Amino acid sequence: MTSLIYLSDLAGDPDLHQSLQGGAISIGNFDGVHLGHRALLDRVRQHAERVGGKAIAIVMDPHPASVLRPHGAPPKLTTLPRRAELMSELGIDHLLVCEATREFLNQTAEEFFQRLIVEQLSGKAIIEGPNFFFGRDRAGNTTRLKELADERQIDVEIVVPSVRDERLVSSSRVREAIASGDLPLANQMLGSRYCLTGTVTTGEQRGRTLGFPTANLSGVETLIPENGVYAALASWEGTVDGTCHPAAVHIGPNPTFDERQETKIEAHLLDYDGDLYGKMLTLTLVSQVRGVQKFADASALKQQLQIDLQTVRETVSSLPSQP
Ligand SMILES: Cc1cc2nc3c(=O)[nH]c(=O)nc-3n(C[C@H](O)[C@H](O)[C@H](O)COP(=O)(O)O)c2cc1C
Ligand SMILES: Nc1ncnc2c1ncn2[C@@H]1O[C@H](COP(=O)(O)OP(=O)(O)O)[C@@H](O)[C@H]1O
Repeated sequence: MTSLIYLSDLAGDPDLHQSLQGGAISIGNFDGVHLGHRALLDRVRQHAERVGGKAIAIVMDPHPASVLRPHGAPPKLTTLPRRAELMSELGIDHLLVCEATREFLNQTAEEFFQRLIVEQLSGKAIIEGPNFFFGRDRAGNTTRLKELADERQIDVEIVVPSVRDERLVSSSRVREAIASGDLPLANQMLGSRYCLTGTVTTGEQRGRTLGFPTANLSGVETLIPENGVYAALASWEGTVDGTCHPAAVHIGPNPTFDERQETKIEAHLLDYDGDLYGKMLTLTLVSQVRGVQKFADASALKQQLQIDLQTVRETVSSLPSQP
């Protein structure tokens, strides 16, 4: 398991602080933990084995852009715990979070390198992509990184970025794909399936009267795909053996009932009957089934829902383990 650690907590835990010394490090945002991040983190793990230290990914939180510019940060693809979960599969030992205060972000490239990499972590190897910048005004680049590291006998590897359709894989490309409802493309660039997690709250209690109860998700912290109906897998804490239920997910308003304003995220779980209120539900999105429509009445909507459920069942039954 990748442990999620705050830099500020290391002072109170000398043993943990000690165990982080002399590792292989990568600094980034790692939002989504996409294919490019995966290739880079794989090298971090290999360098950690070579130098006999921990594999450490470092992120800044909140996103520096949101500290430096109001509304500057893009919507997140992954929460920090989800990033740590995805990094576990890649053999990363620690996800270290630096609080992105103005003071922290105001450090020069040299101060940042000296304090964090040298003094706090005694890093032995640093692994980055070619578009890595660090320090105030993003003044430090990979050339400067190599100079600073050379002076202290720290190894540096610059990893070749991952490409898809002759373009770099990036968190912003994944965001574009999700925002336009293209989950298969997003999932391929992620190397895992995109998830929405939230708490099940009460809705209009109309679903059960239609014969299709829907768990309504609130408190979702990550990017919400464009309005539509999606095939998904639903799971929650306490799901037996991590079993997932196929689910038909509706994202958007309910125009059939003249609710045109509110964007809801609701899921009807196939082959399930139980109480989900208050649970943290995760919807792993597979593909879009159709757009949101206004139906003439509840019975026309119900007819369409039968068709949607069949589509979801077929989509989910033939799903490979990787996207
Ligand atoms: C798979 C699925 C597809 C749906 N598609 C539509 C739709 O196209 N148009 C619409 O007005 N409502 C749609 N709904 C939403 C229903 O209107 C909604 O589930 C119902 O109003 C229950 O709301 P409640 O959970 O607040 O009780 C869909 C729901 C599901 C589960
Ligand atoms: N197959 C199912 N899929 C989704 N929710 C279900 C299912 N079976 C039972 N439920 C329960 O029913 C609730 C949804 O019923 P619904 O009438 O749509 O009420 P609400 O409007 O409060 O969401 C869910 O929150 C969950 O507790």
